[in-house]
Amino acid sequence: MVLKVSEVSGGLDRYHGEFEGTEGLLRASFPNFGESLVGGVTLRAKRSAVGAEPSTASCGSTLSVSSVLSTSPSKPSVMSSSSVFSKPIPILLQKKQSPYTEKSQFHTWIGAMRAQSPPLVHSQNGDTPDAFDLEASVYKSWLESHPSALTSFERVIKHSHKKQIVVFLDYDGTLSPIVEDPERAFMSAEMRATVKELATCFPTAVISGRSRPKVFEFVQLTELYYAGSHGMDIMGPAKSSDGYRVKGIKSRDKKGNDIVSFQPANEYLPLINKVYNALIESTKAIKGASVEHNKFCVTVHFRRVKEEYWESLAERVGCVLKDFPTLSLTHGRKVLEVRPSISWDKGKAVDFLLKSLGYKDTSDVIPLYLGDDKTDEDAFKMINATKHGCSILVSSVPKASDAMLSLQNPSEVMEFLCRLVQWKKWGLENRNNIQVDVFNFN
Ligand SMILES: O=P(O)(O)OC[C@H]1O[C@H](O[C@H]2O[C@H](CO)[C@@H](O)[C@H](O)[C@H]2O)[C@H](O)[C@@H](O)[C@@H]1O
Repeated sequence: MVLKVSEVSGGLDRYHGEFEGTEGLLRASFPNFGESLVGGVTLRAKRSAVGAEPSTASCGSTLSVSSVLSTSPSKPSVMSSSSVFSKPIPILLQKKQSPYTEKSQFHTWIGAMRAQSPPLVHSQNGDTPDAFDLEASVYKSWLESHPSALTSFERVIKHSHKKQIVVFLDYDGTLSPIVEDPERAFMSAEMRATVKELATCFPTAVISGRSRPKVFEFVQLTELYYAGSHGMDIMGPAKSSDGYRVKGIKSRDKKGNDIVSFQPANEYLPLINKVYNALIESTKAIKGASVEHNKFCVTVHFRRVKEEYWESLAERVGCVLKDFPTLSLTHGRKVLEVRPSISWDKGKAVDFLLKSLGYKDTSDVIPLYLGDDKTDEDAFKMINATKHGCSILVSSVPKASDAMLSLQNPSEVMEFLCRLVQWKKWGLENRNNIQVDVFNFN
């Protein structure tokens, strides 16, 4: 089966490409794509409709064949997985109608959630070795645009001479492995010890979708700065000595340090409590569904729900949201998240923390951000906009991402953080005035 795509519009970036494949697994490659693209798209024909992982870094939508119309503009027809096209055809996404009520919207959410947590293909799961090889080769080509931060360590520290490295860490999927039960997403003692040591070398912050107290309960390190609720609940240092006035409420921590707390969505608290209760009520009939109160946002978990009920669960979330026009919906790894419609995200939280640390001029600082999920993309963009920062996606499968580099899983994250600590300690003893970019740690 061959499907050549000459143009995609309607929410997706425009691109050219060619889908090819057999019944089990289809593959798309986009030779004309730039560096930031994943270098391959995997389509799975085994699902009810053929789903595609988003193929471009900036594309938030999922190209799902069931929700795509193939048009000659005058003669639209719905494409099916058995369609065969041998010459380029323009395709157009179905027009979105009222959000939160349209079936296609639920498919989009579900497709986007799947794309955030694509399954690994293992030959022992019944897939053919060919499928396994194909997956491996797609990952290999993806690595070309998101090289491993371990093998590119030199690139990370290249510009750090006389500059301050600041480390930002996401929690779930970055410091702790993804697990079925969100209450049991513990980080290992080794990871905790590594992060503790890291914080003695560099200012270190955890930026999580969880509520701040919850993420602190997991991490248990007082030496870090924390931003919970996707950055909407920040507790950081207040170093206004350089003249920059940090927003937020100033106070002192137990050690007598000046701290600042900032909660840009404070007035939404009553509404968030209300939507939490409504979501609990409306989703309780769906086996495996759970709702997590993350203080300034609410997470609906799909991970323990059978896929055949995902649409129904998404519909219920959509129904609840109709009554809350000032809240909006985002998606992550098998979760839908309801949050205030304010212009604040993990990227803005990173910027806030850098400023409150006294780095209003980003040329003095090398911010590193490690994260695995959709909401980390805002932080990646922010980091990329700084001159020498480094954005690192944690993923063992190809994903559309703005991150510059990648690490496969929390174990590699730990290895990378250890490497940073070693490099810092080695440097303190030996570096003196030697130019740092001559060292290669690989
Ligand atoms: O920003 P993060 O720290 O990555 O938080 C994002 C969400 O993480 C958690 O959910 C994810 O991890 C769970 C435990 O491994 C997993 O069961 C779930 O499927 C993942 O999406 C957390 O429970 C959410 O509240 C956070 O928003």
